[in-house]
Amino acid sequence: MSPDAPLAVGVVLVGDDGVVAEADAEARRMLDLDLSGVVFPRWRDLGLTDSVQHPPAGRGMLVRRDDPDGSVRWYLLSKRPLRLAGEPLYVFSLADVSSIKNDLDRFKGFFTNAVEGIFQSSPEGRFLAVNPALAAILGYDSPEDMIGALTDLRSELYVDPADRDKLLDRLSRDGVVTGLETRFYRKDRTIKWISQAARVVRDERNEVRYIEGLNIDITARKQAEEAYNDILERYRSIVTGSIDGVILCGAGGEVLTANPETERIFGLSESDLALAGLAGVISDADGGLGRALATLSATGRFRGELTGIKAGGETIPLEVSASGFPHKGGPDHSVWIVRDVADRKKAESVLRESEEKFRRTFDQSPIGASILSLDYRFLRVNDALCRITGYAADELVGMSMLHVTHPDDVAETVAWAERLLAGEFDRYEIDKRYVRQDGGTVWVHLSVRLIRDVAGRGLYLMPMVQDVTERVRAEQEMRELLAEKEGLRLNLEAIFRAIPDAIVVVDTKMRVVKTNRALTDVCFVGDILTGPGGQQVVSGACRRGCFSALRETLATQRPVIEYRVECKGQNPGRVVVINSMPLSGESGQFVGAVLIIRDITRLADLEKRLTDLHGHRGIIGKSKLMRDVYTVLDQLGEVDTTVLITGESGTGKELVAEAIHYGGVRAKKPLVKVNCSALSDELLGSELFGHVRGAFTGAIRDKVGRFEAAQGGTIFLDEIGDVSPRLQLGLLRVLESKEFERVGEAKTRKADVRVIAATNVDLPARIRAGLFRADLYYRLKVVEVRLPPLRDRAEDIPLLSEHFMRQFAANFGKAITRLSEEVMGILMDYPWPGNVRELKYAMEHGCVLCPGGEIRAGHLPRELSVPSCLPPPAEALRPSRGGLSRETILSALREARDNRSLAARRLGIDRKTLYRNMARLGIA
Ligand SMILES: Nc1ncnc2c1ncn2[C@@H]1O[C@H](COP(=O)(O)OP(=O)(O)OP(=O)(O)O)[C@@H](O)[C@H]1O
Repeated sequence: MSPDAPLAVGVVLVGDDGVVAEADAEARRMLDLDLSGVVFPRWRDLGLTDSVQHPPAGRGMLVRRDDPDGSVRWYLLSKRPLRLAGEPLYVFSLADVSSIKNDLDRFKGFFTNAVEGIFQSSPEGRFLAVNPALAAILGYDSPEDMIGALTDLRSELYVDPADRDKLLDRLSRDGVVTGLETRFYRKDRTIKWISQAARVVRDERNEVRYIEGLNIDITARKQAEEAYNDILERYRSIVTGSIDGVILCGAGGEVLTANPETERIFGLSESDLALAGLAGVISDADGGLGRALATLSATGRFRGELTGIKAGGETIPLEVSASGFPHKGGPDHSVWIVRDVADRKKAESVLRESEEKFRRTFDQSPIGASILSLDYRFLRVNDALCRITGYAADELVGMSMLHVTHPDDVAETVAWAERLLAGEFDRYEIDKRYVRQDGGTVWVHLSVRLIRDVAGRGLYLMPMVQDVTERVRAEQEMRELLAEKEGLRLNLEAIFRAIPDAIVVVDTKMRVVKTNRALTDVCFVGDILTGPGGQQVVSGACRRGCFSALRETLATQRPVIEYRVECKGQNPGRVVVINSMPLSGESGQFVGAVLIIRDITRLADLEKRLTDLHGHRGIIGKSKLMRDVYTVLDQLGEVDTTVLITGESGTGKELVAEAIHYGGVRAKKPLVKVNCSALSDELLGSELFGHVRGAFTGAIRDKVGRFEAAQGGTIFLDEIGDVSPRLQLGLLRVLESKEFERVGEAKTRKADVRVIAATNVDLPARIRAGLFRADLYYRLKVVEVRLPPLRDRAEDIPLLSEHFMRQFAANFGKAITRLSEEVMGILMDYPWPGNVRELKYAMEHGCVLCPGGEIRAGHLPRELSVPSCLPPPAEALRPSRGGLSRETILSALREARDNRSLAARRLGIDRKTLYRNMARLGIA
């Protein structure tokens, strides 16, 4: 039946008792109803499905009837009550809708089972029906669930509401829409891409009945497209930004396009490259390009190293990867990826070299080297390690490093290694012990490094091992030695502290290194050196002689032994003996000196007393002649009388004058010395008595004379024999009346002065010659002290010479200890024309030349040991009142080779007298 054919409708009248009362022909046909019999069939027995008794009034319902032949028929049944002649009846109308129902079922099958989403909506967009596929696409459990949630094509369904408006607009304009791609929200708000087709369905009156639509889920396609586009985009950026050159070639191998990196590699622009073609940039000289093309066409890909040709003709190594791909159904195109590996090749060769170097260094290193796995197994070892451990390389490889570690050192070794592996540090160094293959123990210095990969992960350990057994043994011995040394040092310290001698240790710069407690007792310098902020340089602390021994030791690096010094610093009178010894460092080098100062003041006092037995108040000599002199001197101490001291030059007259003064009552008053031969007569007068301004030419101010200066004390008039008669008178007056006047002044002054006069001339002879006043002579010579020449008292020579030797040795800071026997013999044999003064000069000379120790003959003045050098008899040369002649002085100077001291000695006069005479005679 065509869908437009009118439906067959039958009518059945059924009584209230359910028995069919009448049926039209159509109904009879439909229901195979036979009403020809006596009994009419009941309605419910007509084979229709249930509920037919009481179908809802006014509404049709679909009922089925299974025909005896097995076919099924569908009827639209409606029931209408009717009263006929008061009898209630029911009119059942039956429309045979079997064909429609079958069509509908078919549609429903399609609707239900279609994989595309289908919907039907009112013209306004209200959903009338949706199929399960659409519900599933949009994530709903069932069509009902979907319609319940989305009653119409609401904008919430469309991700872009404009799409819905577009759909409805087009539908109302065109009645149909196809291929509208839009996005729908699913129930869970995820998005689906949908391709929508819809049409407006109209009735026969051209009224819009509904809209039906087909929704196809194109999400997968869209995603694929997006992915494709994404890939395409990425491909583009990769190719453009690739660090490799990418060349796209057509089927004929012609260059279609190339990326910027290609330009950098070959130095050709894209267009030049297109002109040059592959053959222009990849060399075929070795057949490389040909092989690549053949492989590409045979297998679709090629990968290998080829030689590139740069724009300038320079060749470069290339790593090439090419693959073909079909192009629009035509012959294959190919893409060539080229990489300039020149740098890499270079780096590889450098790496190879450095690996080789490393291997050589590793194998030949004198240090035990190995590579350990992270669980401490030897992976590789060198010969040196084999030597240290006594194992062969193949024995060590695979063995745990802990196996060769001494059991006592395993825990420490593991602790260090674990900290290294934990990244606390990159290297550690320890000393530990290995147990050798033969069971012996070796000490090694171990330096372990962790080698990491580029990502910083530990790869392996690299220990370097040095056999330090000898060093460790030496250190142990050293420690023992140091302990022993410390013990000795403590002992020495104790001795150092306890020793009563002062000790000062200095370095080579004279800086104090150490002092002991006794230094403070012996020497005031101790307070400075040992006190807070003590001076560090001895020379700065005390410039006295006692440190000269230290200076000498520092200068000569030789000891100064038993050098005797009288303290002239803070402790005058203290006598010390000094020993200074050089100090050596560990390797024998000179590092300074130690000074030992022994206080021998008491001993020196005893010595002095002993010396005094051999002398008197600083006058040395124990001879009978001298002892007689001392007797007189002792007596003079008691009386304050004038004294005349006579004796040859150099016999000690001045010394005796001093002894008289200091031994007398005037000792605390001045002792004024005047050499009467040194000045002219006029000057001597003013010198002795003073003058007033203008008294004579040159007297520009008043002057106090020596008599006044010696007030209360003593005046010593040396060389009294040279005084002029006029002054002799003045002197006589002073001696007699104790009065005098200044030159040029009338005022008489009192002189409370003791007069001691001395002369080396024969005064009685001068009196006889009328040159000296006899009254003055007798006035002077109240007491005469006659000093004997040294030649007359040879027994005093050893005493005197040793006395002077000690004196000069101390002055010069030399450790001169004695006179040789030969020297002593010479001294005893010599006639000493210059008397004690000459002996004193001789000893000074000897101490100057002697470096220390013993004074030898060679240190003495030449004339003492060479008889021809002896001066002429002193008497002959002794100057007269008028002084020495010019000739005498010149010849003495000539013989003494201009040495004035020597010339003076030869002349038997002192240096001052010689100078005075030279000045008088104009000898320069
Ligand atoms: N007996 C002695 N003991 C120690 N020193 C002495 C002795 N005699 C002389 N001398 C020393 O010899 C040197 C010369 O002595 P001094 O000047 O007293 O002699 P002098 O007789 O006065 O000489 P001159 O007549 O030439 O002036 C002085 O340095 C002095 O100290």
